[in-house]
Amino acid sequence: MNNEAEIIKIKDVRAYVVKGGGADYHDQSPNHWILGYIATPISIYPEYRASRASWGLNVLGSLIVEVEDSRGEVGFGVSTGGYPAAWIVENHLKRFVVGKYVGEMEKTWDQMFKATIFYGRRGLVMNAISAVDLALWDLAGKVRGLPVYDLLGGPVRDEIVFYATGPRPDIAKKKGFIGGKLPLKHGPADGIEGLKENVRIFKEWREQLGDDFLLMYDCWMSLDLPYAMRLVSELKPYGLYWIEEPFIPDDYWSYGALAQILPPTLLASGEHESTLHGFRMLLEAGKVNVIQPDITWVGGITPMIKISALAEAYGAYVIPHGSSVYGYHFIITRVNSPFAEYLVVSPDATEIIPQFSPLLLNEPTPENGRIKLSRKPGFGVELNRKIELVRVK
Ligand SMILES: C[C@H](O)[C@H](O)[C@@H](O)[C@@H](O)C(=O)O
Ligand SMILES: [Mg+2]
Repeated sequence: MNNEAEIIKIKDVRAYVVKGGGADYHDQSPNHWILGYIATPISIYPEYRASRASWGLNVLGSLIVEVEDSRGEVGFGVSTGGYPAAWIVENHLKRFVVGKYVGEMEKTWDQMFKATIFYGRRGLVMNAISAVDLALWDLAGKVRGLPVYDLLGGPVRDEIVFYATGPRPDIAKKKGFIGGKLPLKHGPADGIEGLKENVRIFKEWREQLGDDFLLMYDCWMSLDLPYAMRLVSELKPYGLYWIEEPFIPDDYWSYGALAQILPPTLLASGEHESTLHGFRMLLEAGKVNVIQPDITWVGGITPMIKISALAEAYGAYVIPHGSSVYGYHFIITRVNSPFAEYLVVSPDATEIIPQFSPLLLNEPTPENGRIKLSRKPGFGVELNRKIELVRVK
């Protein structure tokens, strides 16, 4: 080891929880559009149909992990997962990080993953691993004085272009986005009337926005195969660019069956998927064309390198879900990630504000539908210390 950066060791790991938006962008007040009438798997129960807050989509809160090296330099990463994920970081994952040298991400990730398989692989545990991994990449960039995208091989394009997710694609178009993804309102329990209404909404937006604007539907795991087949057939004449996450993540076979009737509409999924093997299933059995790992949920940057290479071999795009700066630093380095998602997090979807607002300072936000990344070290953002970070032990 002849490089000073390689012998700097990590001396501490700290986990915090924040409520009220941030990495857990579903943690909003109940009148926010993202918690409104949107189809979900639990919409089959009428009492949980009108509001996603009613069944607890906003309960978790954001997780923040700081890693500090022996010279006092601090890197941080974020995820959802709130208190239970913070507990896992403090009481289980920390031991695999303290004492490692700065830059030892692959080994640390492998140890964290293998030590948690007996209760992990997905969900909260992957949230916890993600925040630690992102903190380690942030620290490695800061110690070397480089943006994370340089650690990943450097940019393949000068700027990132975006589509916007939310109920106001008209505003997205005016603000320079290349497309808009609508949340699907009705699921199978709303019957044929609901299906017709889904089609009417899409058709009206297509007529208003013109043919060259990408328009997608996000089904958030809420459909069954017959409904999805009918919905897609009815929407194809209106230029449905992709249909997203029609089924629950484990139902790779319904994905594969739907894929048979889709072209030229693309099949997108993966925001609730994790592990290299999970994505292999989605690509191989599910025949998905666009995979959407969330970098703050899938385990951070370290597994993304393998997942993205796998997708490239299947001819699939990698358009990460949400992910803010963590997505931007990754996307700019990959040929098969031609654009990015921006999730509209202003309450009525009319304003373009930072995706993880109010958690980060200097979080880049699309202007004219684009972002050019700075050369600040690490992920180039700081924690907003004006909001209350609750330390968990
Ligand atoms: C709007 C969607 O229902 C989700 O809330 C969002 O997280 C998502 O699935 C997305 O793709 O952005
Ligand atoms: Mg989605």
